[in-house]
Amino acid sequence: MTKTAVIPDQDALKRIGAQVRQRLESDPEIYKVPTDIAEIFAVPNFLTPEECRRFIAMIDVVARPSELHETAYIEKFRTSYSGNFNPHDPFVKGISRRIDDLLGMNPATGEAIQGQRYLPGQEFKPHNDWFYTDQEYWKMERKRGGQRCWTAMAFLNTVPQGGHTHFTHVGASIEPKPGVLLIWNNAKPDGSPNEDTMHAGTPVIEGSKYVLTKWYRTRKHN
Ligand SMILES: O=C(O)CCC(=O)C(=O)O
Ligand SMILES: [Fe+2]
Repeated sequence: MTKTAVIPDQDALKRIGAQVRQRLESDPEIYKVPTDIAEIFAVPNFLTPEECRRFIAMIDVVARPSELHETAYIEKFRTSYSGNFNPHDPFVKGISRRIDDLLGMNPATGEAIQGQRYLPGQEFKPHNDWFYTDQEYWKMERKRGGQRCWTAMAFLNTVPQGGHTHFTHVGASIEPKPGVLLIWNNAKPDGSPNEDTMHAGTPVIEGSKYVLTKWYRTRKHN
């Protein structure tokens, strides 16, 4: 049997990709990683030092061993601790809204902000943030907002050694700098999944690493 070439949510990924790209590219404060194979942006000083400190304290409360969909082979794949913040907390709501506004995304499409902590030796091996639509979990995610389009991830602290965000295909290894927000499009301009967004949280060698991540869906997330 031949496989159909239908890519779930392709039109929406293409449309949202273009909208957000245009918005970020027109902002002189936003830096674009110079590569033709993926759309990766960095926003310096997106969070204040005080906001970073507040999130770090909150992560220490909510962090539990991280979970992934592909539970069968995740052993040692994502060894960080992570957790979701209370989405009704006014502070969390305010920051969440600021990320929505920066990207121009409909707040209803955003997942809850997730906090993550890596201690020495902990890492997140190379992966893509989009869902593999041939997997069992997709049946559920398809109804919960569909494919992930953009990712926004903020560094909350300085890591003395290790803990970079390494885009393995692009060849960019980004060193954590507190308050910097990284944003990338998980799809290509044509709305198909972009394999070249493959990235890893490299092992922390010294110190600890705190980040927060917000993923956006193509449709209302629930
Ligand atoms: O910690 C990092 O640098 C990467 C985190 C990440 O890829 C994710 O949370 O999806
Ligand atoms: Fe990721």
